[in-house]
Amino acid sequence: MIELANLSKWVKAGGNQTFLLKDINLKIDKGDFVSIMGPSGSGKSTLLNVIGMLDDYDEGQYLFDGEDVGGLKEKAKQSLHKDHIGFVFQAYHLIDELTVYENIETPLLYQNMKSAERKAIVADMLDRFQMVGKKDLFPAQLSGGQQQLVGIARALVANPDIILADEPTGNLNSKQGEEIMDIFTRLNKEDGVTIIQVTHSEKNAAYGHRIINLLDARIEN
Ligand SMILES: Nc1ncnc2c1ncn2[C@@H]1O[C@H](COP(=O)(O)OP(=O)(O)OP(=O)(O)O)[C@@H](O)[C@H]1O
Repeated sequence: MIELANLSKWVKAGGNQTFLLKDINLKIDKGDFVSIMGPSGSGKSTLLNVIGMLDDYDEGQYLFDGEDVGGLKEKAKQSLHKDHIGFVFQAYHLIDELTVYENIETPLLYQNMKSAERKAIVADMLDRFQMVGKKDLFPAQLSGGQQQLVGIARALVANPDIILADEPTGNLNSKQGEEIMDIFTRLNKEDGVTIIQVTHSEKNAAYGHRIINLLDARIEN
């Protein structure tokens, strides 16, 4: 499903070339659950953003379902992203001015969908995450754990087959963190959703099937 071959990304400043990713070779199959670990600055978020097609790369190849991502126009990339990928961020990235309901609904507004269908899907998400009673609240009125549940509900609402999560439990206490990891485990086992998470926590990394260690822009293992 995801295949990176000799992929590199760099920045140039004052004649110096700094690698953000160097010679990355990585295969991730449908239904996999992968944890990306490594010290701060080792390139974890960059790798996740490249996989999520939010960032470009400079060399090598990225095949997504056999399609060469490097050869795609921006619009085609956006549409691949929209159809397949749900992103979960450490800082939630919810829209402050929108209610819980509206935040979850946002990705569906970019799809050709009738309003009644949209309502049914959002209602189902609210139900699934036990947030029905909170649907008219704004993000600032929720705890961090609840905000992250909204972030996950928003990532799932368009029915992606891949979840990319950048330190999804980074701002949460350990009980809230476990809840998020349990949700990922269920999504992976029961719905076959592919999960790729960046984490600093050994405990959370162990929820995955395998761990990829980054060090200085390279994969170590
Ligand atoms: N656009 C950019 N221009 C220059 N340097 C960048 C750019 N983006 C990232 N970097 C640098 O690349 C390195 C890798 O960044 P990245 O955010 O991927 O690390 P990380 O492993 O996710 O770190 P953390 O655990 O602290 O989030 C860092 O040293 C960062 O400063």
